[in-house]
Amino acid sequence: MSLLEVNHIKKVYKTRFGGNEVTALKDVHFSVEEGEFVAIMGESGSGKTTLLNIMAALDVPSGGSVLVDGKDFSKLKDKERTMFRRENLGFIFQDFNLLDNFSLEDNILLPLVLEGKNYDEMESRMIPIVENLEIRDIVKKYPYEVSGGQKQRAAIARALITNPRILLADEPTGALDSKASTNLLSQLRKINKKGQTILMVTHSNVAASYADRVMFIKDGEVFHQLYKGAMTKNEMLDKICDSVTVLMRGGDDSE
Ligand SMILES: Nc1ncnc2c1ncn2[C@@H]1O[C@H](COP(=O)(O)OP(=O)(O)OP(=O)(O)O)[C@@H](O)[C@H]1O
Repeated sequence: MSLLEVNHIKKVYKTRFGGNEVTALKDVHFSVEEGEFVAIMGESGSGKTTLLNIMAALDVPSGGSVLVDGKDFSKLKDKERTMFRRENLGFIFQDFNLLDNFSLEDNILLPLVLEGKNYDEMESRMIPIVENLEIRDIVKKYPYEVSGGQKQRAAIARALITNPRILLADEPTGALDSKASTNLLSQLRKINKKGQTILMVTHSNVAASYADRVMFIKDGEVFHQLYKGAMTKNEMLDKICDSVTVLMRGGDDSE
């Protein structure tokens, strides 16, 4: 059984007052194994965020199902879905989503505070994570006192503190310069090598080249998948660039 199974997901947005319908996802079908690092790419409006929101249990599909460890959470009631999300999923967003009036440490520990854990347990869970992400020395600082890359690493630490089965990242390098992006992607790769399953939506070919598999979404469906296999990162990057070119030509690679 796969860790994540996305079964024939469809999403139709209905506008208010019965206006036009928008089919954001037509029939998206794929699975992810434990320990994989998957990048999701596609043009603006192709449905990436919609898909991520459905996998994150933040939105419900119009059809199909999402299974984590064989459990269909799209059928759960709101409260159970919130619990399921808290126990199984970690999130990283483009704009970090850290609370400005909290130190990095308080931001990182927040999910455990909400669970009512005691301080010693929270501290012992946090230390290896912040050491791994190389931010241990700055956890007492506030978000406005650190760089964008450091903020994003604190956001990763907060996502990992609950030990999620799957880490979902929406454009995690979108607000970073190229040096901070490279640093962050190396950190994600390192976490993945230790066994963390990661799904990352990105517009960046370079960011996607860090993944084991790149999935291209077009017209609400999985249009193409690339597997890294034995390829180097640069070889993978070349393949991604070729695929993006085909995608932008409308899927016709006959020339
Ligand atoms: N709440 C909504 N109501 C109606 N239509 C929506 C809503 N959210 C998204 N859409 C439409 O669904 C389609 C997919 O949007 P989505 O945001 O998932 O695309 P995306 O691939 O993430 O785009 P981007 O790369 O620009 O973030 C688009 O046509 C969008 O206009």
